[in-house]
Amino acid sequence: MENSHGCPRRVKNVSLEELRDRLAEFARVREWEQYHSPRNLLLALVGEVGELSEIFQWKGEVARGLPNWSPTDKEHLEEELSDVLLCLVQLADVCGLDLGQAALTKIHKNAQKYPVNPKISDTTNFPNSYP
Ligand SMILES: Nc1ccn([C@H]2C[C@H](O)[C@@H](COP(=O)(O)OP(=O)(O)OP(=O)(O)O)O2)c(=O)n1
Repeated sequence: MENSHGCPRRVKNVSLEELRDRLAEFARVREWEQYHSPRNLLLALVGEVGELSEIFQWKGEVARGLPNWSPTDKEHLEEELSDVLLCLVQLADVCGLDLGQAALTKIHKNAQKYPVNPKISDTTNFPNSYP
C-alpha cells in the first residue's frame, strides 16, 4: 500500500543506512554529488534547522505530543524534521563517518558523564538545565 507520494505507507525500523543509501542514489542519478561537499551540506543543514525553528517561532511553550496542532501543522513539522535528518545523514556520509555508530558511542559517553544516581553534593557534571 502506497500513499499519495508513491511511498510505502508505513515502513518499520527505517535504518540510517537505508536513508544514507537512498540519499546517495538520489544525488547520484541527478548528478548532484558535485554540489554535496561537506561545507555545502552543513550550510543546507543549518538552513533546514532554521526552517524547523520557524515552525515553533512565536508560538510560546508547546506541550509534548503537540495536542492542539492540526494534522497539516504536524505534517509540516514532519517534513522539516526530515529535511534536518536527511541533510545530517548526507553530511556524515560525505565525511565518511558512520553516524549510527557514532551516535551510539556518544549516548554511551553521555551515560558515563551523567550517571543515574549522582551524589547529591556533586553537581559539577549536571547540565545547566538539569531539573
Ligand atoms: N541539492 C539538493 C537540494 C535538496 N536536497 C534535498 C535535501 C532536503 O531533504 C530537501 C530540501 O529541499 P528544498 O531545498 O527544496 O527545501 P524544502 O523542501 O524545505 O522546500 P522549501 O524551502 O521550498 O520549503 O531536498 C538535496 O539533497 N540536494
